[in-house]
Amino acid sequence: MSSPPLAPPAQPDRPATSASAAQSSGSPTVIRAAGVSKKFVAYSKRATSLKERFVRREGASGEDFWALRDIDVQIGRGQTVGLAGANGSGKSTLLKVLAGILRPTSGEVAVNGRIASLLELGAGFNGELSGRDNVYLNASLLGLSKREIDRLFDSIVDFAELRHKIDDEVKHYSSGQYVRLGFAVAVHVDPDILLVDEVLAVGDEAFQRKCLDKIAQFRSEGRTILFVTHSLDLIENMCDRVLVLETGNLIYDGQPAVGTKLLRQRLGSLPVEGGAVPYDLSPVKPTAVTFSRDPGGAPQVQYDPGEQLTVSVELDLTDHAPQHVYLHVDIMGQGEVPIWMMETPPGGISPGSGIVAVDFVVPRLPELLGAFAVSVRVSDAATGQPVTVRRFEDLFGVSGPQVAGLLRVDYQAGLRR
Ligand SMILES: Nc1ncnc2c1ncn2[C@@H]1O[C@H](COP(=O)(O)OP(=O)(O)OP(=O)(O)O)[C@@H](O)[C@H]1O
Repeated sequence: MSSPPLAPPAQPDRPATSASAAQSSGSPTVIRAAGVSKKFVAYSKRATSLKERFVRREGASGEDFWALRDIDVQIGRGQTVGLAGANGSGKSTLLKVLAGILRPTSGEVAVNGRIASLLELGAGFNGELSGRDNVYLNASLLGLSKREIDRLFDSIVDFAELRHKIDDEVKHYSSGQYVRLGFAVAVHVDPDILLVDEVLAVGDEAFQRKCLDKIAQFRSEGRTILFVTHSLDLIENMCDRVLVLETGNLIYDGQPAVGTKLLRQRLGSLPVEGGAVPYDLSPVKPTAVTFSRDPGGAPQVQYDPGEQLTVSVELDLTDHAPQHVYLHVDIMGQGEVPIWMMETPPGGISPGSGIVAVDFVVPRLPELLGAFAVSVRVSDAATGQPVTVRRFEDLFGVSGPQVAGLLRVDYQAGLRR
């Protein structure tokens, strides 16, 4: 791993964008990932024979698969950070890249401090060796001398509650016993930074409690902790910050309560209107509406019937925005009654990234009376999936010739007896 000088840490608090990152928490950065991507080669079908495996290695017939895409993250000293996301979203891969176990395909990782990691079941253990030998092997890989390990050995074994098994070969351990020993070593090597994968879920409840207490102790000692978990409650209770991954993209970096809410919505366990995400968390944020006579013209809020009106919807598109979006605009009257609607053409628009405005031009306003607001819906034009909705408070007015009612309708009055 390269170690360029570390910049001030980030403590972002908003959906991640490639420019995300840099709100300073004041504490020095201990981990920095800049533009980190990781590509694997994915085979649609498992190799079923030795020959097939051999041919694959020669012929590179797999497809490239990006497990991480352009991740920018800075972790400040003393932060407890949760990594969350659906299965396969890239959490473990990110942890391994940060630990220096996997090399990123592109981008850079810099770490400042001693890292201890408990990454996946048995990682770093040699099944043919006894628990005792593995403790020595693991701890020395983490930088401890033999004398230091001699001093810590009993405490490690007691923490793991494996004294009766310590001279058995590790291949005969249960998965829970593996994890106990791995965690015991990791927390005894006095790390500045602790990286823990979901492995805690393997231990029994009592051991999980013990691990969580240890993590809490580390946290109070100002050490830096990153852990992967599917328990969103744990993130809300133990973390200062959450990173939410989705198909290799960092889609949120910030407050645990906001990140877990976003993830629950993404996983479908927390419904939002039409399955969309709140606009402030969305990869496409409708940020403003303006009213003017001509596109890009001076803002104007009062109109006469028959005049031209342009409703401009400003969108802030992150790098994670769908390529084609579809915009649906409802003009809302009093009592939230939709008066008319406007849409982008079938197939949507391809607005690129950054801030853009979409103009809806109404050449002749109908004969209306009243004040009107705008509600915007964004969906992914390729899939039809709702992305976000936003009801704006901004109003424009139309003053028709009528004195009451919404609409002027031609009529004749007659008398009959
Ligand atoms: N060595 C590898 N070779 C090919 N693909 C891999 C490799 N390691 C991981 N992947 C793929 O990369 C993607 C991300 O995997 P990763 O283990 O990081 O996800 P995760 O978020 O930790 O998932 P889970 O919650 O299921 O543990 C997955 O689609 C996985 O199949």
